[in-house]
Amino acid sequence: MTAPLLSVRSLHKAYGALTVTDDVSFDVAENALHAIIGPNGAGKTTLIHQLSGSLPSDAGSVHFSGRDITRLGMVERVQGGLARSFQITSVFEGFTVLENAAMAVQARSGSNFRFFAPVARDRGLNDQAMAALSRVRLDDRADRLAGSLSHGEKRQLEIAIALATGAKLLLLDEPLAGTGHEESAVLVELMRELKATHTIVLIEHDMEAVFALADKVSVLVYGRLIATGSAEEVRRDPEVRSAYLGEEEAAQC
Ligand SMILES: Nc1ncnc2c1ncn2[C@@H]1O[C@H](COP(=O)(O)OP(=O)(O)OP(=O)(O)O)[C@@H](O)[C@H]1O
Repeated sequence: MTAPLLSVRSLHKAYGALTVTDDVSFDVAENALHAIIGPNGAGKTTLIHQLSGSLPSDAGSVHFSGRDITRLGMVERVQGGLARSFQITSVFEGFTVLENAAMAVQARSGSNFRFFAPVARDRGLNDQAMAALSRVRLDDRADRLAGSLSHGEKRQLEIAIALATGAKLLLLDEPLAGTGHEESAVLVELMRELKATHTIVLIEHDMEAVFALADKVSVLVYGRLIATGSAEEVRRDPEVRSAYLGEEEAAQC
Protein backbone atom coordinates (compact mmCIF):
# COMPACT_ATOMS: atom_id res chain seq x y z
CA MET A 1 0.00 0.00 0.00
CA THR A 2 1.31 3.49 -0.82
CA ALA A 3 2.19 5.74 2.10
CA PRO A 4 -0.32 8.52 2.79
CA LEU A 5 0.59 12.01 1.59
CA LEU A 6 -0.52 13.50 4.91
CA SER A 7 -0.34 11.67 8.19
CA VAL A 8 -1.72 13.29 11.33
CA ARG A 9 -1.14 11.70 14.72
CA SER A 10 -2.59 12.64 18.11
CA LEU A 11 -2.80 16.38 17.43
CA HIS A 12 -3.84 18.41 20.42
CA LYS A 13 -4.60 22.06 21.03
CA ALA A 14 -6.01 23.76 24.09
CA TYR A 15 -6.72 27.38 24.97
CA GLY A 16 -6.38 27.41 28.74
CA ALA A 17 -8.90 24.94 30.09
CA LEU A 18 -10.67 24.62 26.70
CA THR A 19 -9.43 21.62 24.72
CA VAL A 20 -10.16 22.39 21.08
CA THR A 21 -8.53 19.47 19.26
CA ASP A 22 -7.98 16.28 21.16
CA ASP A 23 -5.94 13.27 20.02
CA VAL A 24 -6.80 13.82 16.33
CA SER A 25 -5.32 11.19 13.99
CA PHE A 26 -6.03 10.51 10.34
CA ASP A 27 -4.27 9.80 7.02
CA VAL A 28 -4.93 11.37 3.64
CA ALA A 29 -4.01 9.38 0.54
CA GLU A 30 -2.48 11.12 -2.46
CA ASN A 31 -5.13 12.59 -4.80
CA ALA A 32 -7.91 11.89 -2.34
CA LEU A 33 -10.42 14.43 -1.13
CA HIS A 34 -10.74 14.03 2.62
CA ALA A 35 -13.58 16.03 4.18
CA ILE A 36 -13.69 17.03 7.83
CA ILE A 37 -17.20 17.73 9.03
CA GLY A 38 -18.69 18.53 12.40
CA PRO A 39 -20.88 20.97 14.30
CA ASN A 40 -20.02 24.65 14.81
CA GLY A 41 -17.23 25.04 17.31
CA ALA A 42 -16.05 21.42 16.92
CA GLY A 43 -12.47 22.57 16.22
CA LYS A 44 -12.35 22.19 12.41
CA THR A 45 -10.79 25.57 11.66
CA THR A 46 -8.35 25.15 14.53
CA LEU A 47 -7.31 21.80 13.04
CA ILE A 48 -6.74 23.46 9.65
CA HIS A 49 -4.60 26.13 11.39
CA GLN A 50 -2.56 23.33 12.97
CA LEU A 51 -2.14 21.57 9.61
CA SER A 52 -1.20 24.77 7.76
CA GLY A 53 1.36 25.71 10.41
CA SER A 54 -0.29 28.98 11.39
CA LEU A 55 -0.96 27.58 14.86
CA PRO A 56 1.54 25.42 16.75
CA SER A 57 0.15 22.23 18.27
CA ASP A 58 0.55 21.38 21.95
CA ALA A 59 1.21 17.73 21.10
CA GLY A 60 1.11 15.28 18.22
CA SER A 61 2.76 15.13 14.81
CA VAL A 62 2.13 15.96 11.17
CA HIS A 63 4.01 14.17 8.37
CA PHE A 64 3.70 15.39 4.80
CA SER A 65 5.23 13.57 1.84
CA GLY A 66 7.16 11.40 4.26
CA ARG A 67 8.67 14.38 6.08
CA ASP A 68 8.03 15.40 9.68
CA ILE A 69 6.69 18.97 9.35
CA THR A 70 5.35 19.25 12.91
CA ARG A 71 7.70 22.05 13.86
CA LEU A 72 7.66 23.95 10.57
CA GLY A 73 5.88 27.27 10.26
CA MET A 74 3.35 28.20 7.59
CA VAL A 75 5.82 29.66 5.08
CA GLU A 76 7.99 26.53 5.13
CA ARG A 77 4.90 24.33 4.77
CA VAL A 78 3.69 26.36 1.77
CA GLN A 79 7.11 26.05 0.18
CA GLY A 80 6.96 22.30 0.84
CA GLY A 81 3.67 22.01 -1.07
CA LEU A 82 0.93 22.43 1.50
CA ALA A 83 -1.29 25.49 1.16
CA ARG A 84 -4.60 26.63 2.56
CA SER A 85 -7.42 28.84 1.48
CA PHE A 86 -9.07 30.87 4.16
CA GLN A 87 -12.61 30.72 5.50
CA ILE A 88 -12.79 34.50 5.44
CA THR A 89 -12.27 35.97 2.01
CA SER A 90 -8.61 36.89 1.92
CA VAL A 91 -7.82 38.24 -1.52
CA PHE A 92 -6.14 41.63 -2.00
CA GLU A 93 -9.12 43.51 -3.35
CA GLY A 94 -7.18 46.53 -4.63
CA PHE A 95 -4.98 44.37 -6.88
CA THR A 96 -5.91 42.61 -10.08
CA VAL A 97 -6.86 38.97 -10.17
CA LEU A 98 -3.58 38.23 -11.97
CA GLU A 99 -1.51 40.15 -9.40
CA ASN A 100 -3.16 38.19 -6.60
CA ALA A 101 -2.16 34.90 -8.23
CA ALA A 102 1.31 36.20 -9.18
CA MET A 103 2.03 37.16 -5.56
CA ALA A 104 1.28 33.56 -4.58
CA VAL A 105 3.72 32.28 -7.23
CA GLN A 106 6.34 34.58 -5.69
CA ALA A 107 5.59 33.22 -2.23
CA ARG A 108 6.41 29.74 -3.53
CA SER A 109 9.84 30.85 -4.71
CA GLY A 110 10.54 32.16 -1.22
CA SER A 111 11.30 35.67 -2.44
CA ASN A 112 9.76 38.51 -0.53
CA PHE A 113 6.98 40.28 -2.35
CA ARG A 114 8.99 42.41 -4.73
CA PHE A 115 6.39 45.09 -4.91
CA PHE A 116 3.86 45.10 -7.48
CA ALA A 117 4.88 46.79 -10.69
CA PRO A 118 7.65 44.21 -11.20
CA VAL A 119 5.15 41.43 -10.50
CA ALA A 120 2.98 42.61 -13.37
CA ARG A 121 5.94 42.68 -15.77
CA ASP A 122 7.45 39.30 -14.93
CA ARG A 123 6.49 36.95 -17.79
CA GLY A 124 7.38 33.64 -16.08
CA LEU A 125 5.51 34.63 -12.97
CA ASN A 126 2.47 35.67 -14.95
CA ASP A 127 2.42 32.47 -16.99
CA GLN A 128 2.29 30.41 -13.82
CA ALA A 129 -0.31 32.73 -12.32
CA MET A 130 -2.43 32.47 -15.49
CA ALA A 131 -2.19 28.68 -15.38
CA ALA A 132 -3.62 28.73 -11.84
CA LEU A 133 -6.36 31.15 -12.91
CA SER A 134 -7.39 29.00 -15.83
CA ARG A 135 -7.66 25.95 -13.54
CA VAL A 136 -10.37 27.84 -11.66
CA ARG A 137 -11.82 29.42 -14.83
CA LEU A 138 -10.85 32.98 -13.94
CA ASP A 139 -8.39 33.56 -16.79
CA ASP A 140 -10.91 35.84 -18.51
CA ARG A 141 -11.02 37.98 -15.34
CA ALA A 142 -7.23 38.33 -14.99
CA ASP A 143 -7.12 42.10 -15.49
CA ARG A 144 -10.07 42.92 -13.27
CA LEU A 145 -9.61 44.22 -9.76
CA ALA A 146 -10.14 41.36 -7.33
CA GLY A 147 -12.53 43.58 -5.38
CA SER A 148 -14.88 43.67 -8.38
CA LEU A 149 -15.37 39.89 -8.47
CA SER A 150 -18.56 38.26 -7.24
CA HIS A 151 -18.40 36.38 -3.94
CA GLY A 152 -18.21 33.01 -5.73
CA GLU A 153 -15.44 34.25 -8.03
CA LYS A 154 -13.47 35.44 -4.99
CA ARG A 155 -13.71 31.92 -3.60
CA GLN A 156 -12.42 30.63 -6.96
CA LEU A 157 -9.55 33.12 -6.73
CA GLU A 158 -8.70 31.90 -3.22
CA ILE A 159 -8.30 28.41 -4.64
CA ALA A 160 -6.19 29.78 -7.52
CA ILE A 161 -3.96 31.51 -4.96
CA ALA A 162 -3.42 28.22 -3.14
CA LEU A 163 -2.75 26.48 -6.48
CA ALA A 164 -0.32 29.21 -7.55
CA THR A 165 1.89 28.46 -4.56
CA GLY A 166 2.57 25.11 -6.24
CA ALA A 167 0.75 23.19 -3.55
CA LYS A 168 0.28 19.43 -3.84
CA LEU A 169 -2.13 19.45 -0.94
CA LEU A 170 -4.86 22.07 -0.59
CA LEU A 171 -6.49 22.80 2.75
CA LEU A 172 -9.86 24.32 1.88
CA ASP A 173 -11.79 25.91 4.73
CA GLU A 174 -15.47 26.23 3.83
CA PRO A 175 -15.06 27.23 0.18
CA LEU A 176 -18.84 27.17 -0.29
CA ALA A 177 -19.64 29.46 2.65
CA GLY A 178 -21.88 32.31 1.59
CA THR A 179 -22.19 31.17 -2.02
CA GLY A 180 -25.46 30.92 -3.94
CA HIS A 181 -26.67 27.80 -5.68
CA GLU A 182 -24.99 28.47 -9.03
CA GLU A 183 -21.71 29.66 -7.49
CA SER A 184 -21.65 26.59 -5.31
CA ALA A 185 -22.19 24.30 -8.34
CA VAL A 186 -19.19 25.92 -10.09
CA LEU A 187 -16.98 25.42 -7.02
CA VAL A 188 -18.08 21.80 -6.56
CA GLU A 189 -17.22 21.10 -10.19
CA LEU A 190 -13.83 22.78 -9.72
CA MET A 191 -13.03 20.66 -6.69
CA ARG A 192 -14.06 17.56 -8.62
CA GLU A 193 -11.60 18.52 -11.39
CA LEU A 194 -8.83 19.35 -8.91
CA LYS A 195 -9.02 15.85 -7.44
CA ALA A 196 -7.33 14.56 -10.60
CA THR A 197 -4.13 16.45 -9.76
CA HIS A 198 -4.28 17.49 -6.11
CA THR A 199 -4.92 16.11 -2.68
CA ILE A 200 -7.56 18.07 -0.79
CA VAL A 201 -8.54 18.39 2.86
CA LEU A 202 -11.94 20.04 2.84
CA ILE A 203 -13.88 21.56 5.70
CA GLU A 204 -17.45 22.10 4.62
CA HIS A 205 -20.91 22.36 6.11
CA ASP A 206 -22.69 21.66 2.81
CA MET A 207 -23.35 17.95 3.19
CA GLU A 208 -24.60 17.49 -0.36
CA ALA A 209 -21.24 18.74 -1.64
CA VAL A 210 -19.28 16.70 0.91
CA PHE A 211 -21.02 13.46 0.03
CA ALA A 212 -20.72 14.16 -3.71
CA LEU A 213 -16.97 14.84 -3.53
CA ALA A 214 -15.33 13.09 -0.60
CA ASP A 215 -13.37 9.86 -0.85
CA LYS A 216 -13.08 9.87 2.94
CA VAL A 217 -14.93 11.76 5.63
CA SER A 218 -13.84 12.38 9.22
CA VAL A 219 -16.30 13.66 11.80
CA LEU A 220 -15.02 16.01 14.49
CA VAL A 221 -17.17 16.58 17.58
CA TYR A 222 -15.90 18.53 20.61
CA GLY A 223 -12.38 18.29 19.19
CA ARG A 224 -12.33 14.50 18.83
CA LEU A 225 -12.71 12.45 15.67
CA ILE A 226 -15.64 10.15 16.29
CA ALA A 227 -15.54 8.47 12.87
CA THR A 228 -13.49 8.24 9.67
CA GLY A 229 -14.61 6.29 6.64
CA SER A 230 -16.18 6.44 3.22
CA ALA A 231 -19.06 8.87 2.78
CA GLU A 232 -21.49 5.96 2.95
CA GLU A 233 -19.92 4.46 6.11
CA VAL A 234 -20.00 7.80 7.86
CA ARG A 235 -23.53 8.60 6.74
CA ARG A 236 -24.77 5.30 8.23
CA ASP A 237 -22.77 5.52 11.48
CA PRO A 238 -25.29 5.77 14.35
CA GLU A 239 -22.94 7.82 16.56
CA VAL A 240 -22.38 10.31 13.73
CA ARG A 241 -26.09 10.56 13.06
CA SER A 242 -26.93 11.29 16.66
CA ALA A 243 -23.99 13.69 17.24
CA TYR A 244 -24.23 15.66 14.00
CA LEU A 245 -25.55 14.36 10.75
CA GLY A 246 -29.18 13.79 11.68
CA GLU A 247 -29.61 17.44 12.57
CA GLU A 248 -27.53 18.72 9.66
CA GLU A 249 -29.43 16.70 7.05
CA ALA A 250 -32.76 17.64 8.59
CA ALA A 251 -31.73 21.31 8.39
CA GLN A 252 -30.90 20.94 4.70
CA CYS A 253 -34.24 19.26 3.81
N1 LIG B 1 -7.78 31.88 19.72
C1 LIG B 1 -8.72 31.26 20.46
N2 LIG B 1 -8.78 31.46 21.79
C2 LIG B 1 -9.71 30.84 22.54
N3 LIG B 1 -10.63 29.97 22.05
C3 LIG B 1 -10.62 29.75 20.73
C4 LIG B 1 -9.67 30.37 19.85
N4 LIG B 1 -9.91 29.94 18.59
C5 LIG B 1 -10.95 29.09 18.66
N5 LIG B 1 -11.39 28.98 19.95
C6 LIG B 1 -12.51 28.14 20.41
O1 LIG B 1 -12.24 26.83 19.95
C7 LIG B 1 -13.46 26.17 19.61
C8 LIG B 1 -13.35 25.63 18.20
O2 LIG B 1 -13.32 26.71 17.27
P1 LIG B 1 -13.14 26.45 15.70
O3 LIG B 1 -13.27 27.78 15.03
O4 LIG B 1 -11.92 25.68 15.46
O5 LIG B 1 -14.43 25.55 15.38
P2 LIG B 1 -15.07 25.15 13.99
O6 LIG B 1 -15.40 23.70 14.06
O7 LIG B 1 -14.20 25.58 12.87
O8 LIG B 1 -16.40 26.00 13.98
P3 LIG B 1 -17.26 26.60 12.73
O9 LIG B 1 -17.85 25.42 12.03
O10 LIG B 1 -18.30 27.44 13.41
O11 LIG B 1 -16.32 27.39 11.88
C9 LIG B 1 -14.58 27.18 19.80
O12 LIG B 1 -15.14 26.96 21.07
C10 LIG B 1 -13.84 28.51 19.77
O13 LIG B 1 -14.51 29.48 20.54
